[in-house]
Amino acid sequence: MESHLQKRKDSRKPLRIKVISMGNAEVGKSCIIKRYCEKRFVPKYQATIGIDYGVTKVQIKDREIKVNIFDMAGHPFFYEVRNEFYKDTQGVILVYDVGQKESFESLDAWLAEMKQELGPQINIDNLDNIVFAVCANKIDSTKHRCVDESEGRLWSESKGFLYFETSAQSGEGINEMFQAFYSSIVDLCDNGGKRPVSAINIGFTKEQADSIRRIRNSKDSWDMLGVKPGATRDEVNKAYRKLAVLLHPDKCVAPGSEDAFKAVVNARTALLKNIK
Ligand SMILES: Nc1nc2c(ncn2[C@@H]2O[C@H](COP(=O)(O)OP(=O)(O)OP(=O)(O)O)[C@@H](O)[C@H]2O)c(=O)[nH]1
Repeated sequence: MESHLQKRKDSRKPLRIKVISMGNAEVGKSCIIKRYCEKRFVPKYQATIGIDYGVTKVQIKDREIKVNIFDMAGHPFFYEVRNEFYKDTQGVILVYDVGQKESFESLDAWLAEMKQELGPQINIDNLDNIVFAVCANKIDSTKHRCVDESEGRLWSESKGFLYFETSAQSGEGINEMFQAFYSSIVDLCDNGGKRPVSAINIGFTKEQADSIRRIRNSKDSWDMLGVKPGATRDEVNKAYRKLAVLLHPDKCVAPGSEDAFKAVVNARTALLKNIK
């Protein structure tokens, strides 16, 4: 009874959290925050100089949350300013522009920068004391899109990060992202500062994720099956069977597995046509 009352009392105590934004310059970090906090979009680009800071209050799961948001400049020039702000962070909004491949490919470098600044405070392999929400932003610019959903989702989910398709311009995905992000941070705080195991459990293996990425980036059918050019029918069939079992849509829930499976089937058919 007492612990129940204590729990109810705790749930009414405001929670203070610190979140930061991360990602290349011009991907839309400031606009995502403005869209959520001020319900408006600013089309003109004004580079963040160093850090922008704001405080906001939100209500999540009957709990008042005081959020300190540090919007970090993406330009490399501001590295010295940024590096002060990584510590004691519970949540990261990690943003890339779906029309700019380089901003997606830079996500690993952003994690590396954070890791370097935090040192032993963070375990970069599972990052289980911080909630990450990846925003695949500018989905309104469909003509320029070059990073598709499954690619972004695979990268994010294989790290146990939340993934959202967003547009700060139209507002699509923004509220959903912040709701899920804050809610996961509350869960993390209630779980003693570690992400609950259920949130880390990703439902597919590293081998499946790596194979999908390799298939997506392969230069030809040999490469796709992971065999040397000139391999025999047996070698092709053996490699095919291994990948088919690994990526079969009935067994594999990793983002992009269906396309990867189809690509492997087509690669095998194309190779066997030309092997005696
Ligand atoms: N079409 C479109 N443009 C966007 C979107 N989000 C931001 N932009 C535009 O992209 C440009 C950069 O947006 P910012 O939010 O300032 O980018 P940032 O990531 O904070 O940039 P830095 O402060 O330099 O790190 C601006 O011109 C925005 O209007 C979006 O969802 N769709």
